[in-house]
Amino acid sequence: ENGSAAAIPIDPRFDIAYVTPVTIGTPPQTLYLDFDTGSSDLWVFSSHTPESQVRGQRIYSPEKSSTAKLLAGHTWSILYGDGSGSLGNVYTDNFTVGGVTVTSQAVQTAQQVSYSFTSQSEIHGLVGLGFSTLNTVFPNGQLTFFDNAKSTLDSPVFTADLKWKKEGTYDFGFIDETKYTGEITYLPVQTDPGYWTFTSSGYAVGDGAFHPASIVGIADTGTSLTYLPAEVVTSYWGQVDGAVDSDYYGGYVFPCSSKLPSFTFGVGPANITIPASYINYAQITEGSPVCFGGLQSSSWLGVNIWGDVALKAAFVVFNGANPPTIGWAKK
Ligand SMILES: Cc1c(C=O)c(-c2nnc3c4c(C[n+]5cc6c(C)n(C)c(C)c6c(Cl)n5)n(C)c(C)c4cnn23)c(C)n1C
Repeated sequence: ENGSAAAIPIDPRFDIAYVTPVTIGTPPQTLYLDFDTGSSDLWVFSSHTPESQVRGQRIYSPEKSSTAKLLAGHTWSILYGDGSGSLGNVYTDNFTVGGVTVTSQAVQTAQQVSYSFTSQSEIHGLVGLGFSTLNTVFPNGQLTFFDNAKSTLDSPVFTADLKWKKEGTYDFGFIDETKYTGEITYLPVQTDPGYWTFTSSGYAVGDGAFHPASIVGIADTGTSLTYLPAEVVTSYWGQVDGAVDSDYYGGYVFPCSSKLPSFTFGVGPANITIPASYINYAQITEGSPVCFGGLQSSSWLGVNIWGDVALKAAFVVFNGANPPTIGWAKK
């Protein structure tokens, strides 16, 4: 059974994150979750989350679901790249997104969430779409929704069609030809340690020359920006008057009035161009003449991350066949 679900920006002003409606349990409880190819835990705000840590989020109450079963003796604890985190217990229950149902999905209920989750009322939890090897449940790791659903899908794939300041879609089990132009270029995926890791073939700034390079990075729908090697981002921001890599603001900032070039990255023999508008990420604060860049340096991260700023410029196929591959197309 294939499916399709909306990827809704949580903030109309700039693309912080995207949430997707799901239902859990019997009778179905609807929550809006952040689908994240950069992690592999499915966790939700729940009736186990202290009230002091819940601020407007919808919660999953397993005690109100006739199909919920406690996974006794199992716990989880996860830390994300921005320092946020959560931990708790585990139930199995019916989980449906876009018409695709998994009847015994591990649903990780939060007993603790960090303040950045408490402060973001539109995100009621995450659905990890990375490889199940990254799942943090102890003592037995659990399978992701995609790994559980795969065998019921026409094809073991899901696609991401994220959009700039607009609602996009995640499709499960099929590739919608109307969502892209030209051909899809498939690249090999390195599944160790569990991210959708691929190698980009280089980059160009604006209409400048293409620089062949091997940039190993992860495709991460859960990360807002895009983090690339220092020589790449220095070459990009060097083309922008007044752009500086600011310790104070924690990254490249530039005068909001500056004209930005586009950024092109290679995918095999093809390429994807990120429009300049996507890289003008946001004003530092409402009304500020200082803007924060959507392309930042990965030098202190140890990994290159193709986050939403890059992903929303493409139609991306996450192919869970054996071996897995990742497909990129213009749109
Ligand atoms: C190595 C890494 C990341 C790896 O992933 C990363 C990052 N980038 N966006 C997100 C994340 C998001 C998306 N996200 C980004 C947000 C930003 C930029 N702002 C201002 C707010 C309020 C955000 C919210 Cl609520 N949510 N979420 C929901 C989670 C759990 C994230 C974890 N990390 N993360 C950063 C900032 N860094 C350095």
